Amino acid sequence: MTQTVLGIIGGSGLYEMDGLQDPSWVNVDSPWGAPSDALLTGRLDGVKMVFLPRHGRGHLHAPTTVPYRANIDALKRLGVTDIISISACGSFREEMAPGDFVIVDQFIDRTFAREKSFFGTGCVAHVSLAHPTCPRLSAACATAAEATGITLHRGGTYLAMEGPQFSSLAESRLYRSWGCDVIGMTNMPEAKLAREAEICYASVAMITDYDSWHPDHGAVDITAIIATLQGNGTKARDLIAKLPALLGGDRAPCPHGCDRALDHAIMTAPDKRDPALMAQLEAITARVLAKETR
Ligand SMILES: CSC[C@H]1O[C@H](OP(=O)(O)O)[C@H](O)[C@@H]1O
Ligand SMILES: Nc1ncnc2[nH]cnc12
Repeated sequence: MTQTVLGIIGGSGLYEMDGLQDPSWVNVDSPWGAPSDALLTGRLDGVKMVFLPRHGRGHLHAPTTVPYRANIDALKRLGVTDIISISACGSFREEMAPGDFVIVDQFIDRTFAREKSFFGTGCVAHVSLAHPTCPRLSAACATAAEATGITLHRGGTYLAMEGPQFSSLAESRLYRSWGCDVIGMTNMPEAKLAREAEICYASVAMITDYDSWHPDHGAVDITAIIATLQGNGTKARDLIAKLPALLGGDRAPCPHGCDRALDHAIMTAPDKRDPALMAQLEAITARVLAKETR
């Protein structure tokens, strides 16, 4: 049995986390560059927690320039087993209203200007992303949200756009016609990288607006988004506070295999692997490479 280390990636409007025991901001060196910020470590109800503000304190990083690989690698280096991503998003559904939360379970990745994998020339790997979020962790988030009185939608498809501009009306209508439920700018490649890093990932999306398709709401308005975000931030903190009791400190292996995603995924023959890339991959591949040499 391993110990749960819960990682929280705080999105727009969530830059700090109160209530941790023994809180400490730590700088983590990653071979993938500097993470978005220092990481806040501590304990909540006996469970180890690590918090990282996705855009950095003060909202420094744009969706395109968030250092996604460094962030996931830094969380891995701190022993994080489970990541809860908290994000603001727009809605494509009348019944998914601003103020509601969605436990996202699928993604359509329309981002195009980001590094999306730890792997590449010199060490090629292919992980499954059919189910990009962890059902066990997502269920815990749903239970926590419902216990907090949040209006919750279990399951939803998140369209990840490049941004930073919001969608045109034509794009918004197109994504609706594709069956998407919500839209944001950051969950990809974050979810892909968490899977490569063998960390369970759940996405809690907080609806701030109706994107631009809605005839009664018109263009996305950042002022209205920020107002909704302020209320959502309090709800998100209440949800997070319930998670340690639901997850517990002792962690059974993921029944869905998120923590073993690299088993059989690496294609490159050991003697063809690039030593420099393998050194960079040290934290990500430690578990699976230890098995390879046994
Ligand atoms: C503040 S509106 C646009 C901004 O908010 C979302 O950020 P995050 O996903 O980190 O909560 C969205 O993806 C955009 O980056
Ligand atoms: N409508 C929207 N589109 C993209 N990202 C968002 N984040 C919050 N609302 C959004």
